[in-house]
Amino acid sequence: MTQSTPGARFRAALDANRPLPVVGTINAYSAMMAERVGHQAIYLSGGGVANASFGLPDLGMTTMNDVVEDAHRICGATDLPLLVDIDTGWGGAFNISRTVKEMQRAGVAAVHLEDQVAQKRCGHRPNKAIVSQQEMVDRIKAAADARIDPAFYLIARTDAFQKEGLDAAIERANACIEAGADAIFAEAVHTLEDYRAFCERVDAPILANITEFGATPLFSQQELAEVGCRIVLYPLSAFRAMNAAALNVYRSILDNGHQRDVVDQMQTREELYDFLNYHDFERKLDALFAGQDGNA
Ligand SMILES: C[C@](O)(C(=O)O)[C@H](CC(=O)O)C(=O)O
Ligand SMILES: [Mg+2]
Repeated sequence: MTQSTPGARFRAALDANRPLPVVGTINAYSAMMAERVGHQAIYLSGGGVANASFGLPDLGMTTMNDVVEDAHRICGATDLPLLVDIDTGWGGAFNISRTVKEMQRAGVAAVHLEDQVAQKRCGHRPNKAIVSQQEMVDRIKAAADARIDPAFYLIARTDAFQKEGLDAAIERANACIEAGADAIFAEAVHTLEDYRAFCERVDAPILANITEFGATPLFSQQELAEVGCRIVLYPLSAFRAMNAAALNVYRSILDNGHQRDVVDQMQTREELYDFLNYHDFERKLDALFAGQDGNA
């Protein structure tokens, strides 16, 4: 275990990378793989918790406890700083405060809190509704005030671009920074020029959500860095790929009566054990129980 706090590790990763890529890790094992290949920050998607852990759409149907539980499991498996999607914070000021504290107790480094109404939608769907700027500012104040660790990183997400346009979204973003947010998640903007406007007119890091099949083209990190974006999020990329792979396996077993056609698409037992440090555990077991019946 490293000595620094999760929030401090997130800030260090942000300082060291321009931009910082943050990849979605749907569970603890995914987080371990992301860490092993060299990622420096990871993400737990709200949509991902709803879809993967509950088989539900991303429509505000999961609770704080649902997301804290998944976050806690991931934090237990990696030292990487975890950014968590806390949707609308699940209630009023006291609820938001509790959410932010519980996330810190779970080992989370950073959260993003959004300005949609409680019955929220995915940010890339039509007909989103947002709360007033004042209500969003109050949400951010409650979250900022709930920092246990002063380095805990608070990102304000605004979904205002879709309905109110660029200027209103930027005004909101600035109000959120003034209220204590560290950075802005500019949701579902369409062009690099939109990102440039956010970066130039908001004095805080801007996060670009480069989610697939949404409203934002798949800009590269280089393109986003050139207009000033500091964090690039890939919330569900690995999850989508895992789902397609799993579906292929289910179909192949059903169609063929065996799995031989898809074995070459699978991670091997050896690779799995390597990511899990399985053999270290086994050696410890052998050392601890050497000489005892059944374990020696
Ligand atoms: C980032 C997001 O909030 C999430 O829950 O992962 C989603 C991602 C998606 O639906 O592709 C969002 O952008 O609303
Ligand atoms: Mg979400």
